[in-house]
Amino acid sequence: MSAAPPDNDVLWARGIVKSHHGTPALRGISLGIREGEVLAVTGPRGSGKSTLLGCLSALLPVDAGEVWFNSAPVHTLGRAGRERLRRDRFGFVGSEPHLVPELTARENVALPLLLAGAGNKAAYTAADEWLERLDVGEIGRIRPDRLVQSQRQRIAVARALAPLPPVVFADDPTAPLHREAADQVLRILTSAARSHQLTLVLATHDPELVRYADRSVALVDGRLAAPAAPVLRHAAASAGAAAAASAGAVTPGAASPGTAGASAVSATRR
Ligand SMILES: Nc1ncnc2c1ncn2[C@@H]1O[C@H](COP(=O)(O)OP(=O)(O)OP(=O)(O)O)[C@@H](O)[C@H]1O
Repeated sequence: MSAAPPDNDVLWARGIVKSHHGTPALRGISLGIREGEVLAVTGPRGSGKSTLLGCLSALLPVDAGEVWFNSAPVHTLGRAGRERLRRDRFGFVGSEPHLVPELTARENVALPLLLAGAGNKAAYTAADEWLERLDVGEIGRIRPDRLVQSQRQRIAVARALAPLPPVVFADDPTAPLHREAADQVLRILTSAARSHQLTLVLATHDPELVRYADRSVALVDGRLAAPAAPVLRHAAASAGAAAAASAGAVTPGAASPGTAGASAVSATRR
């Protein structure tokens, strides 16, 4: 096929089809996401939200259809090209934090910056700033196993935002959080995205969280159920984290950065 994607769409998909071991998960999804947009992808469990984020974020190859990022094809990339794209351009927050257990909170947040070549001082300063913004500044020197779930999830959000990737994918990032913590984390995530012109693709099965997005699309059984509808921005979204600092390129469902990451940090640990 086909026509080139519109210039102002940072991500553009056309006719994506994807199955998992013969089970259809996406049955022809076409979608454009504008630069700096906060898009919510909603739908019941099993409707295909994670699979869609996986295809858009180059974690999963599509079976058919096209995915473009910044007017460059993603669907034609091999595994190495997709990994490079995810590492260099995308941040990810999942419903599980996938932190490196051997590292402290600040080391986990600094890790993607260090791996991308940032100096120690810049990486740890950014890590401390992001933990502060997420209201967990005091846990910087504590390891994940001594923290509660909501603290661990905030570390994961800080890690995703710290390198300021052009696109952040958040797959049910508030699933482990109670309502108040979920609202706070989403306010920070969306206001940080807006203040840094990051594009945020947020999958959620919680219709209440759609209010944090600029627009939402609904999935039902692997298809788009309704045309994208504008939604009101949450009033508090523009308050909160008018943050500054960096981003995280940890991929969905991927193992934590693991021992390579741990040794990268321990080599630079201060
Ligand atoms: N690794 C897998 N192996 C087999 N089937 C899978 C796999 N991952 C997803 N599926 C199936 O694909 C369909 C879409 O799943 P997906 O996880 O994308 O939906 P979802 O909307 O994100 O669900 P949830 O809200 O529960 O995360 C479902 O039928 C699911 O059972």
